Amino acid sequence: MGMTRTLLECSLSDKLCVIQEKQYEVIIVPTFLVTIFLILLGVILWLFIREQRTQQQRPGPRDIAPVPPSRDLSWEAAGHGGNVALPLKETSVENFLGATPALAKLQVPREQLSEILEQICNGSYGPILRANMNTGDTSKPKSVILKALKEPAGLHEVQDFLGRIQFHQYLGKHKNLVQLEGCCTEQLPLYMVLEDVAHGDLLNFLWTCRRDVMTMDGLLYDLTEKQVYHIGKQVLLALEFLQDKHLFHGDVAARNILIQSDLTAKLCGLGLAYEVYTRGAISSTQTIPLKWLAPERLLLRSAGIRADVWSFGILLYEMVTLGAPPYPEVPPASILQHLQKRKIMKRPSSCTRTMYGIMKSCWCWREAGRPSPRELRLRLEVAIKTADDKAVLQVPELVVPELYAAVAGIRVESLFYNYSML
Ligand SMILES: Nc1ncnc2c1ncn2[C@@H]1O[C@H](COP(=O)(O)OP(=O)(O)OP(=O)(O)O)[C@@H](O)[C@H]1O
Repeated sequence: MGMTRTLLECSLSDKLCVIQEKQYEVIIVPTFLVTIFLILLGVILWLFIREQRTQQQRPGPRDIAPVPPSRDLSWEAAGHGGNVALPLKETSVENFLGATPALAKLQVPREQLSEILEQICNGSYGPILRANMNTGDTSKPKSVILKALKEPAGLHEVQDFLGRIQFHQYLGKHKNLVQLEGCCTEQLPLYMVLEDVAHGDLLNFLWTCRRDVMTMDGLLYDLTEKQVYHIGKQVLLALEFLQDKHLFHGDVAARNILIQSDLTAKLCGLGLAYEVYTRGAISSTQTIPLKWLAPERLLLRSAGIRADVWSFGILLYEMVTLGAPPYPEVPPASILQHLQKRKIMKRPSSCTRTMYGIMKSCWCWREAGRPSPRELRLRLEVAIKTADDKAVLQVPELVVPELYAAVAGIRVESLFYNYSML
């Protein structure tokens, strides 16, 4: 022990002297340890803050849904594709448009978009239009879909719109997702150019199957159990693709599936998947019809791909009933209370027990109790082998879209229907 002793004020005649002992270790060692501890703490804190910052700035996807759906981060804080988040005040829309080199390769010269053929509907960002695009061969213009950004648009809306185009680019190609063809974003008006899935959405297809229509433009308006599985399987492939990218769709429903004449199904309405991509969660449920949502979404808890699996069960119900609104006897606003009583939809008369078994597995209250998209697809692949390919599904009652919208809890304007015009 390093101890020093000091004799304090003693004379030779003193019998008793005060000796001061200095134990340096008692002072130095703890001080040293505390200093080391503080330095280590500082380093750990610094590393933690640095990691947080890099996570916020990373442009790619993050693990889904760690935050509740109501959490709302600012667009800039979320990184949002990395290179398009500019401070609002420092730039005008025009300057900003010139500063998005990430989209340069996707630009379609405006003069190639020869004529607007029709407005399909009003999408979440603005009008959705069908147009002809010149491909070089003037005798064969190609029909495309233009999603336009409504004007006037603020910088935030422009940023968001460009971010969505980049998101499509990031997703890349998948047979069962609507394909991005390009964009026109170097000046206003802004367009996202998508492949045209000409037969429109599955809900309209299902409604038309109720009618006496046989075929239209090569599409046969008859649906068998086997075809229900066939369409379902394609939707699940699209969900698996999103899941591989740590995303989920958020609004799986017949109205968000487009159909080609060979019954190829393509998932559209990727607006919420984009929110998951940028924010890690869906920020609100206000515009999403409640009857398709899993309990955790209705309870505003964090959600993931298994919430899509719940909605997939509702989609099977939609297909097998040829587009009936889910839970017809339950008002949309009461759906949560209904589910909290552990009530699910009864088996529709047109639905086999096998298919109802699959639906019920999707409607397990606990997320972990539901199958993954892949497990579900494998079940569908087994079921398809013995499914009926002859009996055509039939529902005699025709749909009144306004009534449907009220029962389903959907804004009627958001339903694109050419159904009533047939
Ligand atoms: N590529 C397409 N081909 C044919 N019709 C399409 C296409 N894309 C969209 N539509 C039509 O427009 C409707 C709305 O599309 P979609 O849900 O993708 O747009 P949105 O309202 O902008 O949604 P989101 O913000 O979720 O992307 C579809 O139901 C469909 O009728």
